[in-house]
Amino acid sequence: MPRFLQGWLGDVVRFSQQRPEIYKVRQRPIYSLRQSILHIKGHGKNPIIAEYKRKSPSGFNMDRDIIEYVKFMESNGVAGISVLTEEKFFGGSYKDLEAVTRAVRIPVLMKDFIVTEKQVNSAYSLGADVILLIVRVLTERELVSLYKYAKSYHLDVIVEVTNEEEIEIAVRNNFDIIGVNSRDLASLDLSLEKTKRLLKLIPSDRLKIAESGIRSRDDIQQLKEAGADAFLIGTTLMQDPNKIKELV
Ligand SMILES: O=C(O)c1ccccc1NCC(=O)[C@H](O)[C@H](O)COP(=O)(O)O
Repeated sequence: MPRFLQGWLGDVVRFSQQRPEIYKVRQRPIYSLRQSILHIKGHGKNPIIAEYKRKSPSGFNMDRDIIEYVKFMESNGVAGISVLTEEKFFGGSYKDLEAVTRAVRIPVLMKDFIVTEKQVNSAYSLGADVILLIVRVLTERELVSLYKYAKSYHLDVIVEVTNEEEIEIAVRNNFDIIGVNSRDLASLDLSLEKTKRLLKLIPSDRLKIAESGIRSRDDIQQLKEAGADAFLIGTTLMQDPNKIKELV
């Protein structure tokens, strides 16, 4: 059983536990997010993961052609694409994920609240290359088990943290890609300052991704100075896709 959670987080976990599994033969190779980030970084560019999201609990709501958006991001040199697949609160779907994995040849993250192996099976079958595991919603035992399960498919795993205690869990279990989310999942408060402080606590042998609330090249520069290797950006790019040209 995942951690006991109240409010919308409790609902999202219960809903995720009931998500039906997708049985399909995977149609594409696995594209490594780790390699993509290191390659782009090595060329002096900013590794950006461009997110497609339709709506969110903090009031975001946008209808944009998904294929046009992800192909545009791919042609502008992003390190990967993130697709929200959670249905109830984010209006996402497995259909969106499959459409994206068929359209691009760069790493694709299935961004969801993963609490079961069935969801990992679906991610793999639908062509995702990366999954997200959120420390806030899983017990340490579940986290380790799902991490190993995803790795058995050779998927990359971003382990998401929002505070010092969660960083300790991620570090002591040797998780290799750690995402620091600037948005508190319960209060929905955003703080890049907190993320800068937390990034500095993560050892430099881990790949560090700064997530949420990134609006400008200056934000990226500050997060980079705090140790971030890559940047997950949704709202800013959904509102103005052309902005990617000044952010990469
Ligand atoms: O986007 C939200 O409002 C949100 C609320 C609660 C939990 C998660 C949420 N979003 C998922 C994400 O992690 C972000 O979509 C992603 O990091 C991009 O953030 P942003 O650039 O601020 O859209």
